[in-house]
Amino acid sequence: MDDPVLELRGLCRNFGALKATDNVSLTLRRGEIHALIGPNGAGKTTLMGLISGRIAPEAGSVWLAGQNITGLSVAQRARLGLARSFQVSSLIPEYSALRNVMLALQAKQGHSYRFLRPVALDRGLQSAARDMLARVGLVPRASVAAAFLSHGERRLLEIAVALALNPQCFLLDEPMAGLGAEGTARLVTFLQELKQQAPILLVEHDMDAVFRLADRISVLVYGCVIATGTVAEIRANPAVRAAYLGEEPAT
Ligand SMILES: Nc1ncnc2c1ncn2[C@@H]1O[C@H](COP(=O)(O)OP(=O)(O)OP(=O)(O)O)[C@@H](O)[C@H]1O
Repeated sequence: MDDPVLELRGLCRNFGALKATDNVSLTLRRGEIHALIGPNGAGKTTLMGLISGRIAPEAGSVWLAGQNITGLSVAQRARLGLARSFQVSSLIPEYSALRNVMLALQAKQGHSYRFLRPVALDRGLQSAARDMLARVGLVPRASVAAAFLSHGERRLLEIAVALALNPQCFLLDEPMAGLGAEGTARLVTFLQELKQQAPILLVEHDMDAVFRLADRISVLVYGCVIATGTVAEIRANPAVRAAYLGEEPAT
């Protein structure tokens, strides 16, 4: 089997006496969506922070495509292809959808975000950015400022921006939050396609979406992974049912 694209080995992070991440190891393989679920306070956000580089671990390591990235900054990890999406801050609200993607493409080519060539004149960049918008179905909204897009459209634009970085993998933190039923259904379809380009580590509270999307699920409880498996395995796992799905073990 292929080496994992992303691998966590024995990650630990405490906040005072609290073990927010307790010896977590998991892998993200090519072509898969691996969902991370768990009750509130289980440590999902902390784990995503450890992977993206926002939080430093006390022990353990993070590997991207075989490279130990544990000591690298958020920006260095992003340049290596670790795309963390759904941070609204990644968009410039007053710029059009097209220009937001063009900026990301330009940044990927090594230019500063702040000192731009007249991007509007760069036809190669424009057509590449249009391709990214087409992937997420936003071409009709290309000239609309990010601030005036709907919530769901902004989520899609953030994916287009992440795509522009040609990532090795995606970290998606609650992408369905705030999307209605229709928006969620569209995003589910899109993520199924996106995982072929780069695997996705998904934190999501919408269990229906998780059960539809995930190739594998890891369940976090009190900072520990208590189970990893397919949807069917996780649904049938007595420890998961007791600890997370709120069911008493069968007697
Ligand atoms: N900066 C911090 N300082 C102190 N405690 C923290 C900090 N960040 C998180 N925690 C604690 O660590 C534990 C894990 O929190 P985390 O936010 O990672 O959980 P979560 O699974 O993402 O929760 P939710 O589903 O509610 O977002 C919680 O008990 C939380 O209170």
